Amino acid sequence: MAYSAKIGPSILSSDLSCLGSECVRMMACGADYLHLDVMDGSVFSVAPKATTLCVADMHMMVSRPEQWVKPMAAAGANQYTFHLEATTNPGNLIKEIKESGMKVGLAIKPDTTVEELAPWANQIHMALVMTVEPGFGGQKFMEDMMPKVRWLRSMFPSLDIEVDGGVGPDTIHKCAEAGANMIVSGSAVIGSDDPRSVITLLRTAVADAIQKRSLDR
Ligand SMILES: O=C(CO)[C@H](O)[C@H](O)COP(=O)(O)O
Ligand SMILES: [Fe+2]
Repeated sequence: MAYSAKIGPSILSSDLSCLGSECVRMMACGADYLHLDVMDGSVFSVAPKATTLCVADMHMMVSRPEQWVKPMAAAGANQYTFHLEATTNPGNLIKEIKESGMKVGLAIKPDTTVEELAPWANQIHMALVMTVEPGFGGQKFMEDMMPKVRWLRSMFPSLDIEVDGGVGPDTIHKCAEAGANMIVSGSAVIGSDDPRSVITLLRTAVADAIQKRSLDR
């Protein structure tokens, strides 16, 4: 089993006026990577100091995601996650991202079926199943997205599968059981008095589910 439990705090929920130090704080609390949300109209620059210290997963909730590939690579991003709904040529964009030296993440919104993502699954590093409508942090987790995760895990046993939106201590077990291994958590981690403990709890839930799945095989 090639995948492992990874926890990526969503920096969208932090104080954006001190983005760099928030990134450093989350890494010091045990984050495996940082999930940086980028939206049309509120694109923020990746703090160079932070990206030298961490793995940066850029969640590009933008129209024409093609236009940001080179700038994000130059800013030090490690993974470029775009929305299937935002492009007419996913194959070309996947190629461009790889040529820029970044890993490829492919995201689907709640109304997009997982069958639409499937043709690209063998060309990408990670599939992101949105568990809220993209837009802002602090929304309610959509449990009805879990069949998508379960289906992807059964079809692509080695793929990194990420969930994003409303994930925290109350919802992690559903994500972990369904087969997600990359966990984005914004308000539950950043808003906690003890982010380290929340990160550890989330990682343990996912690691336990991975172990159980390997024993069941
Ligand atoms: O992509 C996002 C919103 O569109 C964010 O990553 C997400 O909302 C994380 O925040 P929270 O865990 O509070 O839901
Ligand atoms: Fe996100």
